[in-house]
Amino acid sequence: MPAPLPLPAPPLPGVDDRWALFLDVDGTLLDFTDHPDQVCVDSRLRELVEDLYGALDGALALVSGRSLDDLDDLFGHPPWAMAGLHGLELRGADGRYRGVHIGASRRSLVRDIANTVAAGLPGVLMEDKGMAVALHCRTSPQQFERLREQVQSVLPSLAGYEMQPGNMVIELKPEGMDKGSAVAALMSAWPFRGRQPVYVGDDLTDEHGFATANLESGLSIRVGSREPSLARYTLPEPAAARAWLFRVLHALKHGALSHAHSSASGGNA
Ligand SMILES: O=P(O)(O)OC[C@H]1O[C@H](O[C@H]2O[C@H](CO)[C@@H](O)[C@H](O)[C@H]2O)[C@H](O)[C@@H](O)[C@@H]1O
Repeated sequence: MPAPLPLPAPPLPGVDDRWALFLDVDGTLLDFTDHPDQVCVDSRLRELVEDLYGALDGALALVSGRSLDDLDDLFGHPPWAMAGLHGLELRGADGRYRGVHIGASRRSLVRDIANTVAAGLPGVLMEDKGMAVALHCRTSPQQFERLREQVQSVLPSLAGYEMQPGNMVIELKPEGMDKGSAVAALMSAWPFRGRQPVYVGDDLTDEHGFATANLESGLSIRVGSREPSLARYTLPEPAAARAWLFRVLHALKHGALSHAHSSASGGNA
């Protein structure tokens, strides 16, 4: 098969553009760490997202595999819209919550099964996210295929759940929602409605977000080099994504002049 054509760097918003920005968290805004609890949102990043939120009149959302509680802790209970657990939890720009509900006994069954899988695979870490669980192998990447097989083999005992592979992780989550559906749901309401979706993400789960952005004549931006991807633009790593977002903010605040300058100077950082 021929190698895929290299993707271009994303543009900046022009004066007449009305973007709605959808941002994945791990691997996009944040660099990966060995353990999910080791990440931290520094004040510069927090301010950047806050300023983008203001410059876009509120049309900004985080779209993550983390839970809303986790995102609230990381970002300090922000006012912007957020999709957690790949869209299973959704908090709109008006602060209203919509989410899937899974009862305590089901959650505990999923947790028990995931713990058993992790116990049989040295180096695999179980992250309990409530109605979903993540089985991480970042410190033991050689376990990934065995982990995938093990999770596949327990799926029949978990009706209504599906397997979601990601970057050094296999998740077990309730079926029926993904990041693309979350973006579509947010786009149907104020302040997103009528704007152009711009989705930035790195992982397999973000492919759903890219598909929705592409369908709605938006921009799909892959962070990293994972292939294949539906994304039409790329940025090499989270640092480049953050640098591009600073330039987006500048363009939103200062309009066409900075856009022309940024296009002419090229690069992402
Ligand atoms: O959709 P995202 O915001 O990208 O969240 C996806 C998963 O991110 C976290 O795991 C990933 O980041 C960890 C910290 O860097 C890393 O240790 C792990 O290997 C990555 O898979 C989070 O822990 C998961 O719950 C999210 O689903």
